[in-house]
Amino acid sequence: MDQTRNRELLSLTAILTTAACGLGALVVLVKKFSLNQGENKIVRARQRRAVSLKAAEEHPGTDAPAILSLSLSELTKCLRDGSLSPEDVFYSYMEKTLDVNKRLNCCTGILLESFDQLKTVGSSKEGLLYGVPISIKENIDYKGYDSTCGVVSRLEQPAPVDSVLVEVLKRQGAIPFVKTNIPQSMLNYDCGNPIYGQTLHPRNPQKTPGGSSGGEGALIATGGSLLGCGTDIGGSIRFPASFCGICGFKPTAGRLSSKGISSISRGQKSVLASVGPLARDVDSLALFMQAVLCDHLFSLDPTVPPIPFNLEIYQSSRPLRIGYFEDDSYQQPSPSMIRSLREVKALLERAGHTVVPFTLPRIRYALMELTLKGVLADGGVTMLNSLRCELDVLLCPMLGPAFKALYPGKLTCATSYTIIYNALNFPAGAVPVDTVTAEDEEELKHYEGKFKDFWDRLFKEAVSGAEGLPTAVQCVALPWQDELCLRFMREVEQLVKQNRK
Ligand SMILES: CCCCCC/C=C\CCCCCCCC(=O)NCCO
Repeated sequence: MDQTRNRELLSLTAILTTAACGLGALVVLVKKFSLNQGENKIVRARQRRAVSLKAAEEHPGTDAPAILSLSLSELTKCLRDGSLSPEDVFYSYMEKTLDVNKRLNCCTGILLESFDQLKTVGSSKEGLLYGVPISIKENIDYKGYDSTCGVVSRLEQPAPVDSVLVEVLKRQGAIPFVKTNIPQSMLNYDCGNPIYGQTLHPRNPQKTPGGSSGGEGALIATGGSLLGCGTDIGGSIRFPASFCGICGFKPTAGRLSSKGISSISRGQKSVLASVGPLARDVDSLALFMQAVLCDHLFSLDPTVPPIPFNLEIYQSSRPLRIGYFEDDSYQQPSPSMIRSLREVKALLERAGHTVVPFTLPRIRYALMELTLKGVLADGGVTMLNSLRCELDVLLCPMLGPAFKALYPGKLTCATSYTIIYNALNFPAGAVPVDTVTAEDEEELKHYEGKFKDFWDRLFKEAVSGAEGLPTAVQCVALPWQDELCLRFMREVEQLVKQNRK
């Protein structure tokens, strides 16, 4: 009896072992299969990109250097008066983009339909961006192309239609021609992912161009595009602008349509993402806003408040009352961040503005409890009330200079200077000021940080070795005062330029 039971037990064990082994083998097989599937998808995505880059090489020659040197406002004038054709402009930028991409790996694919749009763009002659080639971040839907957010599982799900923004840009005569690279998931301010690889900083391959709109930063800073479109939930428009030395504007969330713009996380109700422009100068950012804030946008997306761009506010030269702080009491700024800020403060005072010291109220609580946990429990009322102190705008430090590649993913704490304005939903933009000097680098050697901990040491490492790389400041306004924020940015830009002459 005992023997039988033993035998039964043994055979049951054998059956269970066989089943377990079989199951194990099946799991390994399924895992291998899905891994292979992922790898195959990456191979196919890279092939699609290579094919699009190759196909775009076929085009007539142009007087590229002359065209590429024009600012957006000069270019739109030439396109409107017919002294330049959309073809000349398009091919010049296409050639430059293909060239820059070989060096920096900033593009995820050429939008080949742009060649077809070029043939019919004459019908949008009245558009504010008639004939202007425009680059778009990878997560912005363009019919027929993936918006992966840098994540393999989202490959091979092409957008069924254009995002509202792309549709409006096309109606205004702009020609979206290239999608640009991002970090995996986009919740990072580096610029690499397993599908398309790492984008390099235009001036230093050891550094990141920033992110998540990093492909835009690298492409625009090197002249491959003169206007681009990014997204920002913690600084993703402002970081690449600051790291690459261009301008970037994060509008009030909700001012522009986010229909057809992909994000990796859903249901974010407290810290809101914004879509907005990056460009070489502030006037280009303003033209983008003016172009897209039109009836066509308001009818395609009725959730967007129908408020057209207010040119009067943008062009006003009324003296401003500017709040100013050097340090957010959370992350000690790098020496070049403070130096740039002080320079701009002095220029603004000399230009007749009133600059008053301002302290961000309860910043640690706001960052840790409200921003990190993603819930502005009081709807931001406390913060907003503290900021209602008769100020027009705020002048703040902008994170920089460019971090060493792969450091941003380890330094979420350094987003404090930007993410706070996402949590508050204030419009904010980055404006280039200067470049890092040998003295800044020398001063950095004595940087200890607020907490003198591992993160402070990492920050010091991240920003070191940046002599000659761009520095920037951040300009901020209250919610929905996007035009005022841009006006302030333009003033800073002009004062800095005049000062350099
Ligand atoms: C210092 C306070 C930390 C706040 C908590 C931050 C939680 C997550 C932050 C992720 C890092 C954000 C980097 C920028 C990401 C971005 O703007 N992406 C754009 C997506 O459209």
